[in-house]
Amino acid sequence: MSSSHEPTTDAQLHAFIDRQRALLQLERDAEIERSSLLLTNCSPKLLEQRGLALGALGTASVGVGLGGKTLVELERPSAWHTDAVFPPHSFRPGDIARIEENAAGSGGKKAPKGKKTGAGGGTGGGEKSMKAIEGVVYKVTDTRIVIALDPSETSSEDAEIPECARVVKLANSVTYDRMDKTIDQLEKTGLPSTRKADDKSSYPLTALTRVLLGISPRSEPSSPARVEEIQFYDPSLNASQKEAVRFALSAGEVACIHGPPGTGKTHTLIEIIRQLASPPSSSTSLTSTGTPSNPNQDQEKKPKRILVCGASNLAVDNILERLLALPAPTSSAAAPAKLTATRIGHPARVMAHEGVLEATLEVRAGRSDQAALAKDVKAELEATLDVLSGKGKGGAKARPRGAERRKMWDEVKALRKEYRQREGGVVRAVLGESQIVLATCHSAGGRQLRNHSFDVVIIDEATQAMEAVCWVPIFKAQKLILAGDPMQLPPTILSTDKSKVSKKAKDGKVADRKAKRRPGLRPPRSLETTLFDRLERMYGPGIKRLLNVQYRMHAQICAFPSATLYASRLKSAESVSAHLLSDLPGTRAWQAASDAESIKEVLGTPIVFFDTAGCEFYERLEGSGDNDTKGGGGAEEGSKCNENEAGVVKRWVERLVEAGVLPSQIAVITPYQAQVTLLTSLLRETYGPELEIGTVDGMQGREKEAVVISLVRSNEKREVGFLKEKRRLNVAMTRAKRHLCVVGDSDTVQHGGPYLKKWLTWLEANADVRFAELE
Ligand SMILES: Nc1ncnc2c1ncn2[C@@H]1O[C@H](COP(=O)(O)OP(=O)(O)OP(=O)(O)O)[C@@H](O)[C@H]1O
Repeated sequence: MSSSHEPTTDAQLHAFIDRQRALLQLERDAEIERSSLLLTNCSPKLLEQRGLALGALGTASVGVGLGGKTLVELERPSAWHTDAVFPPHSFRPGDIARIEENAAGSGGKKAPKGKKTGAGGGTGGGEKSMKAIEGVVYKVTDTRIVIALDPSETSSEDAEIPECARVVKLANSVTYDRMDKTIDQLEKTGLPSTRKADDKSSYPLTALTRVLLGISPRSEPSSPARVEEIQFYDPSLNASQKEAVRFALSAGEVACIHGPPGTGKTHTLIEIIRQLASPPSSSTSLTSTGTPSNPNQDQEKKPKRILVCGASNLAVDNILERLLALPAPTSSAAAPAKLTATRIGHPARVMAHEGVLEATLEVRAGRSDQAALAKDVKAELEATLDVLSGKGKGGAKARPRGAERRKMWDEVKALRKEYRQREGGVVRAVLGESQIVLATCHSAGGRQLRNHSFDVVIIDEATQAMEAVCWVPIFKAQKLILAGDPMQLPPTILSTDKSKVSKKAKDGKVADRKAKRRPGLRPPRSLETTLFDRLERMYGPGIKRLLNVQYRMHAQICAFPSATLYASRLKSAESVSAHLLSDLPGTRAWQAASDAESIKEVLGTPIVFFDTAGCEFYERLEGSGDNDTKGGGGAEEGSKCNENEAGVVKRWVERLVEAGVLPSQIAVITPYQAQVTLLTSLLRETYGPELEIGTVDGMQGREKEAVVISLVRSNEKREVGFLKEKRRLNVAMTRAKRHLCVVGDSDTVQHGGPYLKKWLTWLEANADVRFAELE
């Protein structure tokens, strides 16, 4: 492929936008269908078991959050529960939830019917009908869940929080609404003819948007043209990390950083953020050869305002935590000032670094000088809300009724308006002073960042985000830096699109091939096609830099993924290339009492493969109760499990733990949820929650000293289902640092396509192959 692509035409842009819209609609429908199927078909108890509802909750407090939202904090009161800690559930900040009446504590009576206010309608059946209230999950701890209610939901007197409430998770249409709006904006920006005559908004077609849509070519990189010209904050960065930093700083509109597992992607992003936010001052910016830097670089040396986004709250917090851990600047005049970073939205979990909470917009706004007045209004508002909800003086009995209650609601409305105005000023001031703002891509589109612009937007985990959601922050910036690994799992998509790619799009592809040029802007095949993938296809490998040294895996664990997915460019850092479980201090006592052969067998082998071929360890479909699937793999839908294989996993975990490996250093992973459940029932009691048991997908971005993979599939039809997805296998095989154990049936699994066959062949030649039956 030599020449670059043809500039995008209006017709191509139309096709691209139409396809994005259609795919997003399908996905929205699939999500609503899934959630309403669950809500209408499941009893409240089953919903609780599936983690989609929390029952018998009482109000712990009612407060006021940013935007005058009412924050209802719910807990498990001792009257209805022996344990205040929530059972496992799936509520996360940002989820849409409904609060409805749960008539009878955790005990027997049925819950009353909730009013149909969202997808799926109410749950249960029961006595009196009441209005269910919808809100957004704001914060979740082990014992409390805080729901933010929109002011419109709580401005009338019938919006009472039931004394005994249940919270139910609903389909989240907000995410889709925001993505749809962003695609609309993209259309109006790229295709001015689609704007309505009376639309007075401005839709600037920036150089960045033009490049991302393939309308204009990328501009030439600016300085620094060489790594030597950069003064690195962290001189320990390896050559590929330094080159990625240089590339990102010098790129005109867009740069991609390809970070395979464990290659220090976050490390590299932190350096980029520091360089952008606080370029080493000119007085110290001699190049490493001792010559003064180019005066034309002054523009590049101006501190930049940066929006740092991630596909998930965890990705955002990971970067924030690292930024906060940076050493405080020294007092010398040449040292850069401390960076001000503000986190929008709510941290995903309580972080090791307590500064994470301190950096939230909420806390910063509360601390600012202008906040005092707003605080008074807030206190009054909260006191009034407390009285209305029966939490004030005199408790539930003192709840005002009738005319008095209506009057109080009017007061709430007025106070809320005043609070919003005052607080708007505070938020503007805090954000205006923040040089670095961190948010998920989705929450970058919220009210607080309206009218804010940035020099650079950085999106981490960009290969796990749908393209539409990436555009939310992109519209706010002049330059884009994407980081991710297209060889790991893409965003999770529920819908399957059976429609064929249009003939026009196909013709375009053929024409591109004939002209030996790169493809231009093409409608995506599915929402799994990320912006990162698309840019690489449109602009070729020159749009990215690969981080090529990994700091996680023993060299042997790294060898297969490197050879097959990273063109053998992924190398192992010396510090990890030969590390083994036998180097862990906890295993010393066992080693002292064991013979060399046993030590090698358990702690000295980087890859073990327990082959169950010929053992007749057949899989079964969840809930079928049928342990014998000789006739085939069963229906393609439904989760699979494999009891005999789970037994092999159990015995190996036992041996590792006996040898001194801590349960917290081990993860057991499998592609199938049913196998997770089965393994949990076998292992949880002995090893507790320290031993991690989960799906491959849930393990992306994480690592453990020892990882045991249970492949599950074993059937005479040799069906392997979604196990064959290369990117899922890559995630599975790259989580282990010192020891990887694979348990599976080579007879079945090797028939799952060329990649699985290659892996099995490689395992047979390179791993320590053991036959499961003999163990
Ligand atoms: N230049 C370096 N020298 C030594 N260690 C490094 C270097 N860069 C990264 N590391 C180490 O590699 C590990 C992975 O780094 P980091 O968490 O930044 O990687 P990542 O690529 O973001 O991870 P993931 O695989 O989860 O995406 C960390 O323990 C980090 O300390």
